[in-house]
Amino acid sequence: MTSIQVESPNVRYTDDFIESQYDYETTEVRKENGKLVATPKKTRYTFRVERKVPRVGMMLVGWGGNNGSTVTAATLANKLGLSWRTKDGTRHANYYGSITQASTICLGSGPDGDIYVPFHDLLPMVRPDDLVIDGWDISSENLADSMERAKVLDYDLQVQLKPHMERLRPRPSLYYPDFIAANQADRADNVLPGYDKAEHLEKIRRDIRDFKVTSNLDKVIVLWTANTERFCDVCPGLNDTGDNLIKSIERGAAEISPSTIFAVASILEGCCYINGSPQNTFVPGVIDLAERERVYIAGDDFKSGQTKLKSVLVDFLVSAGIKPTSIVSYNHLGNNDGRNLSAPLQFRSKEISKSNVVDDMVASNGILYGPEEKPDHCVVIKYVPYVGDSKRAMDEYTSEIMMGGHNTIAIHNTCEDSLLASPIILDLVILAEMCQRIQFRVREEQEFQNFNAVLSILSYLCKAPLVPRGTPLVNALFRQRACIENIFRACIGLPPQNHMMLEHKHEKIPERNVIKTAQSSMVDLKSKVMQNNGTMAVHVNGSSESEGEVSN
Ligand SMILES: NC(=O)c1ccc[n+]([C@@H]2O[C@H](COP(=O)([O-])OP(=O)(O)OC[C@H]3O[C@@H](n4cnc5c(N)ncnc54)[C@H](O)[C@@H]3O)[C@@H](O)[C@H]2O)c1
Ligand SMILES: O=P([O-])([O-])O[C@@H]1[C@@H](O)[C@H](O)[C@@H](O)[C@H](O)[C@@H]1O
Repeated sequence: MTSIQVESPNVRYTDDFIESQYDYETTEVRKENGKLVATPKKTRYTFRVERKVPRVGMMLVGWGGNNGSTVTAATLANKLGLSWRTKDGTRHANYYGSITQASTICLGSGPDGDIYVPFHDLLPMVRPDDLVIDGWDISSENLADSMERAKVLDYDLQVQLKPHMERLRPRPSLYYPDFIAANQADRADNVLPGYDKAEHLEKIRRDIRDFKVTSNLDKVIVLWTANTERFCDVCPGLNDTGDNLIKSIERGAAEISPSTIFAVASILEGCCYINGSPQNTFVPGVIDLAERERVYIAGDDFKSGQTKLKSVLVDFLVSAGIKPTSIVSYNHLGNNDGRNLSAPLQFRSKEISKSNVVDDMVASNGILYGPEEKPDHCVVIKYVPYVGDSKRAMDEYTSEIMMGGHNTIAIHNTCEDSLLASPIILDLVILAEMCQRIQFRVREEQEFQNFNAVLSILSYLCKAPLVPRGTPLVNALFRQRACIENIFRACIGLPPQNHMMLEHKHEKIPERNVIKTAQSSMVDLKSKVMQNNGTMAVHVNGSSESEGEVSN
């Protein structure tokens, strides 16, 4: 754990809060007489972060699935510090694939060069090992049997985890067959009786309250990692407002899906709700309810593999002035997710969320693309039982390059799908909970406010990010990551990373900016961190006029 102390007149630490005065600098552009007028703007924000890390419960809908059982197994294995034998040698539990647990950020730089710290040390975040996990599934299998059914984790690890997992059992859930593939019926032996949707809503609410009390939790976050549902109709009077949605549930309207009922139950219990699947859970009525109750919602559809790569590749090509003209994304997999997606309506939900990811990047370059012009974009998903959770993704990107040339990039990407999704589930919950402890006020406002109920800061983790009405939708992966990092940096009074490195571009580079060779500086740095037991003080002169002098 690297303890970071920011020394600045703009940052104040109390026992309960970190408070920072932050100048948010933007550029306002207006069109005037056929030209663009750009005006730099500076807006003073005051951020306040609660320092106490609460005891958090994570309730998974679809707990017995590949993702649900795998993320539970992974947190247990890390908590217990497990290692296991494989044919390739001994493996140790880790959280690779999680930006909060396995990525770093550049805190700043000094005589020894850039200093990188773990992402989770930027603000006081929940540790995944400390999450208390519960959930629901229409399948009654305990979590050890679910882990075995998933065929994701090595057998020697499963043997060690079995005694801990077999006592975990999913709560009975809602099963409305019309919303998921008919091939899921054979696992639906753990369902709430009848079709009284109002009673189902109340039962889910009771489950949440029960979990919170029996596990002595400060808060619960609910996350959907159950099967992909078909899209539901959005109709005036049905689900267009919070009140109409509640009334529709009370009268048992057929078009209200299980995922929407879970979302309503979570919101009414004051719990953040996250949608890891592509269906349109967040009908306008859910958003209206979340805004009214000031409860966070986030989604849709974990951005884990093929689409995550697409949101990097297309960003690279378009920002390099290269014109993608054809993108074909094929994949096959053999897990139960793939089985559910083999049904047309469920595939359609996934096809939509996988297809829209390029729109903002294409729209950003009017040199390459005309007003309505887009690359051909085809998404194919096939179910091949033999390969199980080991998803095979094959992509072909064809682009136009200079003077009539073409560039074709072909990619083959194989992975255990659930081992890509599990760290994303943890990041979604950890970052959503962190956002619940951040408030801010703008300029002279007296009252602190929350983020908007639609937590768009989590876009990095979603294929089809949900954003507040009328706000920009960003899919480019590194812009999304920088958004999280720079907002968290602002919370401790640090400027955003701008990568200018001007201090190293002077005609005469000042001696203090000369960085020792990488080799020696890394050795020094490690020894320095060891000497300080992992503690580094960061001294930042707060006034923007004074020269930024950083010393560790
Ligand atoms: N890499 C990934 O694995 C990845 C990436 C993005 C999105 N997703 C989405 O995450 C979801 C889960 O993926 P998975 O591989 O774990 O699938 P899975 O089929 O293994 O697990 C889904 C679980 O949900 C249960 N379920 C279905 N309807 C339910 C209901 N109404 N209430 C409670 N439980 C219910 C099923 O019994 C099953 O155990 C899918 O929607 C998938 O599209 C997965
Ligand atoms: O995240 P990603 O790799 O682009 O998309 C994946 C799909 O390719 C896969 O078929 C599906 O089963 C997963 O749920 C996931 O949505």
